[in-house]
Amino acid sequence: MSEITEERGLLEVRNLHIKFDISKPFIHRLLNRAEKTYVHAVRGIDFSIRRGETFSLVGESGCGKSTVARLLSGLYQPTDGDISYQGTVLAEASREQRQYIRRRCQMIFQDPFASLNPRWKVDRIIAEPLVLFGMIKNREEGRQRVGQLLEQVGLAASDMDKFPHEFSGGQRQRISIARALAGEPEFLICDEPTSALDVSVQAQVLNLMKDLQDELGLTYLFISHDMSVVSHFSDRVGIMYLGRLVEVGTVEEVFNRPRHPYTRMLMDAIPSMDVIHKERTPVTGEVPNPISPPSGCAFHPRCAFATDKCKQSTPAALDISATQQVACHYPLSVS
Ligand SMILES: Nc1ncnc2c1ncn2[C@@H]1O[C@H](COP(=O)(O)OP(=O)(O)OP(=O)(O)O)[C@@H](O)[C@H]1O
Repeated sequence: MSEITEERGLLEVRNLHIKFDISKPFIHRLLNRAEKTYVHAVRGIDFSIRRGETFSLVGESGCGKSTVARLLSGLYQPTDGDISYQGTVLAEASREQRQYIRRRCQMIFQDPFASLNPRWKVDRIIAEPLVLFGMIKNREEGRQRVGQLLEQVGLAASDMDKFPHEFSGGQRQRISIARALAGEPEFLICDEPTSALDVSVQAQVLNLMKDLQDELGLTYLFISHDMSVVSHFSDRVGIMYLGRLVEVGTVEEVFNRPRHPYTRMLMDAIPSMDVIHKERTPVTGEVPNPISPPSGCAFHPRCAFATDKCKQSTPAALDISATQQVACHYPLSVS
């Protein structure tokens, strides 16, 4: 996608790539004369996220959403491309800058059962980043701050002396959020933060996240496969397909006036959107294998409008408006 902000974003991603080497061991390859095998998980994406907004990434399973989250949080190193935070390119950041960015960018994972150490009391779980970033002088100060953080996420300060297994799923996700807030972050990467929770609890956790955003001026990258959650929670949306962004726009643009056939297909799959799109886009098939993505536009094997041009050349991002871009040779017209 081309530059989408009129101002520099808090976070900027340029031509981001990552491929995972899933080759068999060297000796095995030597005997079989096989080449190395890569999964092309992210294949050149660009986007900016402005301070205070919620930018969501959506797309079918395996399109690379979680890999983008892990690249942004530093868990993976890109094969190519840049990630800049407040104008600092991560790969060129000094030790101090890295430490600052690590504190200011935090990640909330999908599964609060797996992301909290079951052998630690809540006190220690939440205090760990406070100690790591040198934000407390002694244990007493730590307990006081942990109590404040627990209350900020709707739990009781006295909960700090319990173990994670003593809490429900929703409460555990609140503990994860308190832990993420400990370093006083400004940017939270939320990878399916509510999809492991019961529907009734999901809304409570999303409301908490929204309140915290207003209160603390947080910026969110939000990853979800639930389009109704995305439409309520986001300002802008990026649609991913097989490691690429195929459309970016405001929620209003992407949900009401999708211009990429793939976005339209996702919207048509939401029952309540039938009213808006009277004619469904006939698309069939499955997501191709990211080990050998199709040539040209990766969506062409499933697209009813594909021509030879779509098979041969990768479409560049086209500006539809100041906020909406689509990477398609034949963008849909708006009815
Ligand atoms: N560490 C890894 N090693 C090899 N392949 C990987 C690795 N991590 C992700 N992949 C592959 O990269 C592709 C993108 O995966 P990713 O988890 O980012 O997709 P996703 O859109 O988040 O899917 P989901 O919604 O199912 O979580 C998939 O084909 C996945 O199998």
